[in-house]
Amino acid sequence: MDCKDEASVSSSEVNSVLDPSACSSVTDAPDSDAVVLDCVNIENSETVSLQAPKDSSTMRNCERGIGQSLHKFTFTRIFGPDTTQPEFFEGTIKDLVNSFVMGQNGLVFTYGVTNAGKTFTIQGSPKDGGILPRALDVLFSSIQGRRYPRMNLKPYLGNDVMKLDPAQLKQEEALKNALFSSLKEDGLKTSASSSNLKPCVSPSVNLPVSGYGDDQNLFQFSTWVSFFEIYNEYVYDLLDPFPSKNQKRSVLKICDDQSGTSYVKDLKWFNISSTDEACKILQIGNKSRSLASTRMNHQSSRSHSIFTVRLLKLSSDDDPIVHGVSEMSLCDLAGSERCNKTQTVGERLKEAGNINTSLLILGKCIAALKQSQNPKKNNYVPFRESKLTRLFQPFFCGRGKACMIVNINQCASTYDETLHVMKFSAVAKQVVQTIQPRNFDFRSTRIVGKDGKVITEIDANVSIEDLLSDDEDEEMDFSILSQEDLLKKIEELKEKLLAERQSKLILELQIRKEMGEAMYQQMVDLEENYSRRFEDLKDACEEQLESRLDMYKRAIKNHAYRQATEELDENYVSLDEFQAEQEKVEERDNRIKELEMALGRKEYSGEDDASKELNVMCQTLDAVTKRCEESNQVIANLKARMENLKDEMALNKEKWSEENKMLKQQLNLKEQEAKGLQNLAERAIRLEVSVAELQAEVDECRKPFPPAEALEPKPKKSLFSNIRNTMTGTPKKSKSVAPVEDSVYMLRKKPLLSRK
Ligand SMILES: Nc1ncnc2c1ncn2[C@@H]1O[C@H](COP(=O)(O)OP(=O)(O)OP(=O)(O)O)[C@@H](O)[C@H]1O
Repeated sequence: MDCKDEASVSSSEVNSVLDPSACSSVTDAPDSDAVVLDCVNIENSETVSLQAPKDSSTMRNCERGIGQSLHKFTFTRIFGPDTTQPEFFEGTIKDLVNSFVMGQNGLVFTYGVTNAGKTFTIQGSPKDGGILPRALDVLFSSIQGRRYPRMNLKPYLGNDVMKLDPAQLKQEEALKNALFSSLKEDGLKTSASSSNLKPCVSPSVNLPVSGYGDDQNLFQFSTWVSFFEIYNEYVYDLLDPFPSKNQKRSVLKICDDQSGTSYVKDLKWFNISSTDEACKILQIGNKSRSLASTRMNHQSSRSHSIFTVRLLKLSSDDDPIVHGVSEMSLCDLAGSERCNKTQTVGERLKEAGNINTSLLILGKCIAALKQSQNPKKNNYVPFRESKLTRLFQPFFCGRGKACMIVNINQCASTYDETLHVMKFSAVAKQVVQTIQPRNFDFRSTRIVGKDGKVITEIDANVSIEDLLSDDEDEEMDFSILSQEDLLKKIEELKEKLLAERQSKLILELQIRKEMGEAMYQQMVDLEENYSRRFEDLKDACEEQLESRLDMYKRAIKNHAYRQATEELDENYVSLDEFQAEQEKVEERDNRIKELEMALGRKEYSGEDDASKELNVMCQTLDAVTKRCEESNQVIANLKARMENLKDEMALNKEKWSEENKMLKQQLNLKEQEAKGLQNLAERAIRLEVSVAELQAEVDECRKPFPPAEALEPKPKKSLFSNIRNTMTGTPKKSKSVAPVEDSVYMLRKKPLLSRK
């Protein structure tokens, strides 16, 4: 622990100290199958790393991709397994003890899995005391010579002091004697008396040197201790005489005083004058503590035990007045454990459940305190959900310093719990209280008399009436009120209860409605979301299936096609080939028949002749086979040639058909041309005829009229008439004369026709 100098730090904080002491040095631990592995590595005085062992659930989660296998944590200070008790005390709570002596409140609690060494850290062994006997040693060394010798001023309620009358004083002394005599009866030895402790108080911390200014000699101190446990969420006084078999231990209540400070009502306080006496009381209390043998620890603390020291600061008069009360509590928390791992059943299971619940609430409070440092967040801290946190509340809310000691062991078998503890403490370390811790002046201490009525009150503003009007003090100690006040209070409370119930009912209804609506909305959203996802998934599947189906179809088609072509290639034989082959086979059969017949004829001749004949036959057969092969070869060649020829033919056929087409076209053209020419020729003939007629007419006109016979003209044979004769076979006389205009037109057209 690094108990920081609070003068220089404007806030108190939960100091965390790591003490991985237990497992490596445990020799009598019942968990004999625990394996010490190198899963805890102290990197330096503030950092420790945890490597998840193979079989831990952290490692299994890590392999599934959840979380990490290596975790690092920082603490105010880390102590290794070789640390001695004095070193640990010096390095941790010594400063807190000094502050306590000077009037500040302090809380130290040890946290860790079962069997991690929490009790050992606080109490130590008979020969080597833990932090508690050492703290008391520092206290008594500090107030040496200024101890108030009487015990008539006794702690009362949360912060007050009761002045005992002589009868009460006698009773007090008797109680103390009875307590110590019970120790003698049991023959118990003190576990860690001051005589066993090595000196741990340096002269510098003695009270007169610091803290009380120049008037320190004017004060004297009275020291009181109490020891109680919280077992299954019940508070028991460990200094109560242990009841006989049939009797039950009386359960104590936790109440709040007028300042809202929780305290254990009817808790027994014993005045002590030395560390030795304190250690005896510790021993007596331990006897009543709920211990049990578990699989992990044969003396496992099944409860949270709290040893408290109250220091009354008194004036140095004979009839002193109280200047203040400071309190230091050392809490040994029950070990957190996993029930299935520790094979806890029955009563142990119930205890474990309660232990884990209260530790869980402690964790929740610490987490909420951390959150409340952020002003935007809800700062509700569930202190009232467990007895333990109710009692810790003042220390977390500025009534003093809190120091957490985290004990771990290096057993791989408890790795997961150890990791949980480390995570918890990592959160606790971040808690910084903004309320300044106060010393003796924090709240005025009142001295009350036998009946609980105030005798001296330093702060006159606070009275019982104020107490009654304080709505928040619902769990105040009503036993200090008069009967009349009590009745009044009961009536008030009844009314308050009724109103509260009504408002809670309305609130509950409202919350239920809101929750219902929110859940309905959530379900609708979920349904929508799922149906959308379902549709998407369906579409995607369908697409995938279709594409796969297509692929398979194509593959099957290709395969079938390939197979068919292969088969066709293998088995195809043309008709010609087939016929040729058949002829050959027939030929061969005939030949064989002939040979057989020849063989039959030769059978009568001698053996030599037969073998000769056989040889000849064999040769013939060989020759035939050879010929067959050759003919096969020829056939194959022919087949190939035929194929080539077929291809060529197909090509030629195509070519020919093209040419044929072109020729036909040309023929058509020529025919058209011939037709045109024929038309022309016909027209030319007609023209020539008409020219001839005209010529004849002209000639006729030039001559004097001869006798009719003499004037008869001889028919002229021209080129046109020859053509006409050849083409038509008969000369034709045109009777009509074409107009000149028309003939010109035709002549003009001729070149066009000839061009065509
Ligand atoms: N540093 C240490 N050196 C030697 N022995 C130790 C050390 N720490 C613990 N032990 C021994 O280990 C055993 C278990 O320790 P302890 O009872 O203190 O554990 P615990 O954390 O209080 O367990 P639980 O939560 O179950 O009560 C005890 O026998 C104790 O003496």
